[in-house]
This record gives sequence, structure tokens and C-alpha cells, in this order.
Amino acid sequence: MLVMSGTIGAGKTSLTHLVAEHFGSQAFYESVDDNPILPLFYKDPKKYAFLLQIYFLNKRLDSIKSTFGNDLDVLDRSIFEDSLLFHLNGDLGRATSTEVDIYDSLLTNMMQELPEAEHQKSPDLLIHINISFDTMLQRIQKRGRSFEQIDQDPALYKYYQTLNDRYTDWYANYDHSPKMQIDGDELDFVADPAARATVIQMIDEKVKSLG
Ligand SMILES: Nc1ncnc2c1ncn2[C@@H]1O[C@H](COP(=O)(O)OP(=O)(O)OP(=O)(O)O)[C@@H](O)[C@H]1O
Repeated sequence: MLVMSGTIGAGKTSLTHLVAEHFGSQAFYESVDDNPILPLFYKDPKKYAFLLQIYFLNKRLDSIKSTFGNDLDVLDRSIFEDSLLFHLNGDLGRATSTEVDIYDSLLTNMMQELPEAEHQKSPDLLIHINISFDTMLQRIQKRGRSFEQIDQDPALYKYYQTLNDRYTDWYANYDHSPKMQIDGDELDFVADPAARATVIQMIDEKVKSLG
């Protein structure tokens, strides 16, 4: 399975669609609009951070299981990024250290590969879309999901900035599968057909190199 990663507004959903279309495989999206916990979390992060992570963990494991047997199926977000977000929320005092520890051990337990299992749960390839903080802010504003808007909650500015910063180290240290990075500022695969062709070719070559 191929999985996308990248900050809020990086373009994971759009690239998931393009890549699945290219390979003629299935795309799996985690619907944001149908998520009942997300607006609650943005309203009261301290109360809902842990519940939100458990919700995501459950959903993402479901998606992973749906791809079993189809190496080219695409997931719009990696399960491993949730941990980055939750650690950030923990550092901001929105989750206790006990909640973070329990979450970490649950994730490790769920993702453990069992020798007798027919399919592995880790992806075959992680495709990381890197965007600058400015691009992130523009995309969040343009998309206009009300609960994500900084003018509704100015504290989100710092949250987004720290999140974007942490992605650099997160990607550098990611070692659950082969990985590749797309420069989402340079290559606007949504608006620019030439950039789209370049990105698809990069992914195609990477997938071929993995055999
Ligand atoms: N583990 C998590 N913890 C807290 N919030 C999360 C988590 N995962 C996703 N979110 C929130 O869910 C919303 C959707 O995020 P996500 O990055 O998955 O999709 P997206 O912004 O639509 O991405 P893209 O534009 O790249 O398709 C954002 O508001 C994000 O903050």
C-alpha cells in the first residue's frame, strides 16, 4: 500500500486521487466532514484530544486492512503521523503524559507485524508532501473549514507553525517503510498539469524501483 503524509492542507487528498487513478487502484479517504469528534476537538482540545486520537487510530487501521492484498492502493494519510500530532497536543498540555504513553503503546501493539500474518500493516511506500508554512496558511484559509480558521481562534497560528516545523524531523526519522518527498510549493499538482505529470512520474519511478 502507498500512503500520503504531510501537514494540514498539503494536498494529500488530491494526490491520493491522482495516484490511485494513475495506477488504477483504490483510494481510501478519511472523511473530515463526517468526523464527529474533530469540531469538538478544535472547540475544546483538552477534553477531546485523546478521544480524537483513538477515533483516528481505529479508522486508519480499518483503512489499512481494506488495502490488504493490493500493493498499489492508496491511503490519504499515514497512521504514523497521528502520533506526531498527538505528541504535539501532549506538549501543549492537551493530553496527559499517561494518555500519550498509552496511545504510543497501543499504536505499537496495533502495528506490530505478526510472523504468521499474510499481509503487513506497514506501507510499501510513504509519499511525503512538503509545504512551507506560508503555503499551509494559504491553503487552510482558501479551503475555509470553519473550525480550522485562525481568525476564529488565533491560538491556531502557533499550533500550525509548530506542527509544520515538527514535520521536518518526523519525515527525516520515519523508518517504517521506503519513503519519498514531493516539494508541494514547487510542484502544484492540483493547479498545474505539468507539475502533476512530473509528480506522477517521480512516484511511478519510485514504485518501479521498489519492484
Ligand atoms: N491525529 C490528529 N490529531 C489531531 N488532529 C488531526 C489529526 N489528524 C488529522 N487531524 C485534523 O484533521 C483535519 C484534517 O487533516 P488532514 O491533514 O488529515 O487532512 P487535510 O487537511 O484535508 O489534508 P490535505 O489537504 O493534505 O488533503 C485537520 O484539521 C487536522 O488538524
